[in-house]
This record gives sequence, structure tokens and C-alpha cells, in this order.
Amino acid sequence: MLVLASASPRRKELLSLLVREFEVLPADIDETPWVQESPQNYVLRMAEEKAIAAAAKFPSVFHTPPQSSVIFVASDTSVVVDQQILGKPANLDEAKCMLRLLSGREHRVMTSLCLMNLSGEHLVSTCVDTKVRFRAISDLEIEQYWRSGEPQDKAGSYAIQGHGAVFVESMQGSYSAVVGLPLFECAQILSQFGIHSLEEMSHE
Ligand SMILES: Cc1cn([C@H]2C[C@H](O)[C@@H](COP(=O)(O)OP(=O)(O)OP(=O)(O)O)O2)c(=O)[nH]c1=O
Repeated sequence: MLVLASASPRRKELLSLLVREFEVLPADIDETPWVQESPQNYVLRMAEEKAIAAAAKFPSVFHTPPQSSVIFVASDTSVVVDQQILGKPANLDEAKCMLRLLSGREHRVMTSLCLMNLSGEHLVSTCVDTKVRFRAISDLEIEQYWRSGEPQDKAGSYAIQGHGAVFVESMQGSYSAVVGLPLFECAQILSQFGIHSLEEMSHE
């Protein structure tokens, strides 16, 4: 049994490209970075904490026998510019600050991935780093973009898979990781847990 520890509709959609059947169990964790925590450490820690939190609440939600094998998948996406970690904007002012920072230059999108079994004995995690370059964006465009509703629940206040693509001059790395779940790495780690994505998708 596979469990996606996420409330993100993007992650659900992306995981369904690899496996046909899985449950969704969002995990609530404190997403505050530690003082001077590196972005890589932060995203890796977030994914691991989401997997651990979902595993802790799993028995009260699903009443499967304890011996059944359950694997949790969790991820975290942060936009990083000048070592600053940009999460999801709380309001227009925050989105403005973020998009002004990203305007006319390159930033990195770091997405972590953690797969873990129910006991936590088997845990594999990785961090995927992608470079994205934005064209210059005006304040008027930022305000119009905010009103589209797209930036609200996205790290760095944009969605590369949406209208945010008009800002993206170039990208070097993993597109699926920027959207929220690195599919290449996820398929590789799933196979370490005995789940082979192509076999899964070829079953009737
Ligand atoms: C940069 C970028 C981020 N995002 C999204 C992916 C994530 O859903 C979100 C980053 O926030 P996260 O905190 O990583 O994830 P989440 O709160 O949406 O979901 P959960 O913690 O329950 O798994 O930003 C895009 O959809 N497109 C983009 O281009």
C-alpha cells in the first residue's frame, strides 16, 4: 500500500503518472526553517517530517493489519534565491517581495522526496535542485498575476505549469520537481521499495 503524505493536488496528479493506486494522507507539520538552516537541509527535513507525521497518524485513519507493508511518499518544494528560502505567500505583499526578488535573474527550486516504510526503518530521501531564470517582471504584472489566484499556494509565488510559465526564460533541471514531485527520482526510489512504475501502469 502506498500513501502520499501531501495535500498538494499537483503531487497527487504527478504520482498518478507512476502508480495507479495510492491513498492520500496529508501531514500537518511546523514548516518554520531553523535559524541558519541550509535550504537543502530544510527541504530534506520537511519531506522526512511529513512522512513521519503521516506514518504516526496512519493507524488511526486506516485500520489495516499492522504487518501489511505501507510506504509513505512525501515531498517539499522551496524556491531559493541568495540562500533565502521562499515558501508560499500569505498575501499580496509577500508575493510582491518574492516575485520582485525573482525578477530578471536566476533562482533555484529545491524539491525533496522521502520514501519511508511504516516503522521508519527503511527511509530513502533525496533533494533535486533545478535552476530557473525569469525575465524582468513589472509590479503591474505581479498584481495582475496575484489576482489570477495562481500564486497563492505555490512556493515562490508562481507556478511553472500555469501562467507563471510566461516569466520563465529558461530552466535547467527537472520540470516535475519544480511542479512538486521529481518523477525520475521517485520512480527510482519506488523500485528500491519493490514498486516498479512501468509494471504498475501496464496492469489492466
Ligand atoms: C515553484 C512551484 C511550486 N509549486 C507548488 C508545489 C507545492 O504544492 C507548493 C510548495 O509547497 P509545499 O509546502 O512543498 O507543499 P504543499 O503545502 O502544497 O503540500 P504538502 O506539504 O501537503 O505536500 O508549490 C507549483 O505548483 N509550481 C511551481 O512552479
